[in-house]
This record gives sequence, C-alpha cells and structure tokens, in this order.
Amino acid sequence: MGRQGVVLMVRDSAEIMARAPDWRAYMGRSLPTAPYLAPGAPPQGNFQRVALLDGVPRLYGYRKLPQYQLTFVAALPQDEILAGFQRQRQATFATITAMSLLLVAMGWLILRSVRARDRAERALRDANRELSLAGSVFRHTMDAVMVTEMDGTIVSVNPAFTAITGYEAAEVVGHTPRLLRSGRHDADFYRAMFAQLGSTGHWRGEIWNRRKDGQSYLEWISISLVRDERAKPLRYVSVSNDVTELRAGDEHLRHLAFHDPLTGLPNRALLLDRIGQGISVAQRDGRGMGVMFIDLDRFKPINDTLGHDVGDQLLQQVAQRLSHAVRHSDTVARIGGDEFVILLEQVDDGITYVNLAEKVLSSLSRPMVLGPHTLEVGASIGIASYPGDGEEAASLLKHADAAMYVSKASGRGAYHFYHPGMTAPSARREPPATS
Ligand SMILES: Nc1nc2c(ncn2[C@@H]2O[C@H](COP(=O)(O)OP(=O)(O)OP(=O)(O)O)[C@@H](O)[C@H]2O)c(=O)[nH]1
Repeated sequence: MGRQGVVLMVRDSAEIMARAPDWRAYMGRSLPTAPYLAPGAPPQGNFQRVALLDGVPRLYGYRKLPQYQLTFVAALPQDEILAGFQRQRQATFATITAMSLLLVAMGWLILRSVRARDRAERALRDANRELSLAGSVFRHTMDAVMVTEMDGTIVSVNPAFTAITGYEAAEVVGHTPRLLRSGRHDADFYRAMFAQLGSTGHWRGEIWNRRKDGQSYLEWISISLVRDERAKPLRYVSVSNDVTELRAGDEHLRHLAFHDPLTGLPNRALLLDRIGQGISVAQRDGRGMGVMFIDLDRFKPINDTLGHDVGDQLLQQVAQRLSHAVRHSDTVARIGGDEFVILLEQVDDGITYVNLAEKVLSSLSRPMVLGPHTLEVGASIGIASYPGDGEEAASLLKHADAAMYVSKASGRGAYHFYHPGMTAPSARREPPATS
C-alpha cells in the first residue's frame, strides 16, 4: 500500500467502519462527501481527491456491497503513483538532454572538419594556381632560367635557356654550368662570384658563355640562393638574358662617337684622350712622346675637279698608308678635312720623328690609283714633342699644327719641329688680306 496508501470500509451512513492503517484514529469518523456515497453513484469506480481527513491527494478505487450496506475503498497517494513516472520522465529528460548535447557536439565537430576541409581545399587550389602560374612564367619568359643543386648540378632549365644556348634540357640536366664556360674568365672571377653568393645569397653581372655551336655570347645574369622553410640552402636559381647584340650596339655607338666614319680612324676627341693618357705614362716612366700633324697638300683641287667621292677615296687611301707607316702602338687619327695626326709614344730621340716624317712624306707622295684616276698629293708635317713643346694634349696639338704651318709656308712637302714663336694655326686660317 506504500507509505500513505489507505484501505477503508465505509458504511452507507458515511461512518468509517475500518481503516488501515491507523484504524483507531479514524474509527467512527464520517465521510459524508465521499463520491461513492452520492446518490446515483455507480457501484464501483475511481476518483481522485484530496483526502478530507489527512489532506493527502490520492487516487481512489471503490466497490459497493449493497447487501451489506458497505463500500470498500482503496486509495494510493498520487505522488507515489506518479513517482515511477516522474523518475522515468527525469531519466528520459536526462537522456534527451545528453543526446542533444551529443548531437550539438557532433554537429560542431562535423562543421569544424567541413570548414577545415574547405580551408585545406582552398589552400590547395591557391597553391595549385600559384604553381601553374609559376610554371607558365617559367615556360614563357624570354629570360633563360636555370635551377641547380647546391653542388651545381643542373636540375631544370626552361625553353628560353634552350633558345639562347642551343642546349635541350635533357642535354644539360645532371651536368654543371661549366658546360657553358667560354674560357674568357679566369678562376678568380668564379671564386669572387661564389664568395659573394655565399655571403649575400645573390650575384649579378655579365658573363661570357659559350653556346652549343661554340659561339661565345655575353649574358647578363642574376643568381640567387633559394632556402627552404628552415632557411637551409636548397638551390641556386639563375635568370639571364643574352646581351651580346645590345653590347655590340653600345660598342658600335661608342665607336661612332670616337671614330671618323670615312676612314675608321680615331677622331679628335679620342686622339686628345690618347695624348692625355700618353702624357701620364710618359710622366710616370720618364719617357718622351710626341705628335705629328699632317695636312695634305693641294687636296682641294682634286675635290673640285674630280668630285667629292674621289676626294673621299683619296682620304681613305691616305689613312691606310699612314696606318701602315706607323708602329702598332702608335695612333693615327683624322681630325679634320685633310688633317691627320700621328701620336708616337715612348720616343726619346728626335731621329725617330725624322725617320717617320720622311717615311710619311715618301709614302704619301707615291701616286694613288683610284679607279681610272692616278693622283698625286703630298703632305706638310709639323712635330711637337712632350715635355719640351707642351705638357698638355691641346697645347701639343696646337704647336704641332703651328710647325706644320711653317712647312706649308716653306713650300709644302716638308716637315718642321716646333719652336717657340711659330705662328698659331688660328692665324694661319684667317682669310688672306685683300689689297
Ligand atoms: N672629299 C672630301 N673633302 C673634304 C672632306 N672634308 C674636307 N674636305 C675638303 O678638303 C679641303 C681642305 O682644304 P685645304 O686643306 O685648304 O685644301 P688644300 O688644297 O689641301 O690646301 P693646302 O693645304 O694649302 O695645300 C677642302 O676643299 C674641303 O672641302 C671630306 O670629308 N671629304
């Protein structure tokens, strides 16, 4: 019956005839409002109410015994009946709560792994995109790219490398860049290059290399040391391009700037520079040097009668004859229309000038055959030597010109050494006075 269950026997007069438990306390007490005593109450039934006598809410079951004018009543307290249900409800609630938490946790874990997977896929896509971009640059750049191991073994080269060197990738991979050496640089050059690469991780400069067909070419190259994530040296990457033609263009421009286009001889600017250098060397070594100013005699009539083209050819032939007359170390320059200068270095005696002047006069006086024309010109020469006749390039040249003017004035076809007081060339070129 539980802790608060009750069994009653109630007379139809509402008086409690028996009760368990505590029958003594309830004996004779009346239950006039009991539902089973109400007129027309069914012979048996159930109901729920708060007990009149002890105030406990109970569920009641009864059965009338009309022949004895009695009703049997049994009641159980509501909380005892519902206790199992409550326990079950709590257990169910706890289970549902735990499952919900579990579901939330699983959902969170799934979400996290989906996000992590998305992130990884995105990173992979980005990495692939970068790789394909790098690959495309590697394949399509006009610069030759070469990747080597730290010991110099070539790992890969790009198509531009093949275009420049003539070597296919398969022919160079596994070899070292020594394959390309032209022999124009000594061991010190490469030692300095690797020393800088070792200390700074970079080297940039020009190298003469050799193509597969044996032809030398000049490349502008930038080499970088590549390290791994832990900064350990991994590879060398070089990017280079062929600058041979560019350099040739530079040299051609420089040649044009310092040479006479008609004869190919050094012009006035280069001559002055070389005289300056010659003076420095002579000063240092205590040696002599000098310049010989040569002006053709009666050149103008050739121009005037046979034309400028023939005059040009004659000037070219004069240039050749002068070049043949001098030593390899001397310089022959053309500094004006029919004006040539020979720079003689390391000359300590006057006889060398005399010999050369006579050789030049004799060479230029020989007939020149230019197509159908056989022409004869001569020359007038002036000589000035360092240090006696001038200590600077311009003054030496000016004094040689003055001495040459004396040769002209003396009847042409002669040479003179400079002496102080000889007429300056500027005076010589003044228009003759008219009377
Ligand atoms: N063909 C040709 N003639 C030139 C060139 N530059 C200057 N000349 C000419 O060279 C001549 C030089 O003049 P001069 O030295 O006075 O003539 P020259 O007849 O030799 O006179 P002398 O020296 O007194 O004997 C001028 O007629 C210029 O026009 C050139 O590049 N080509």
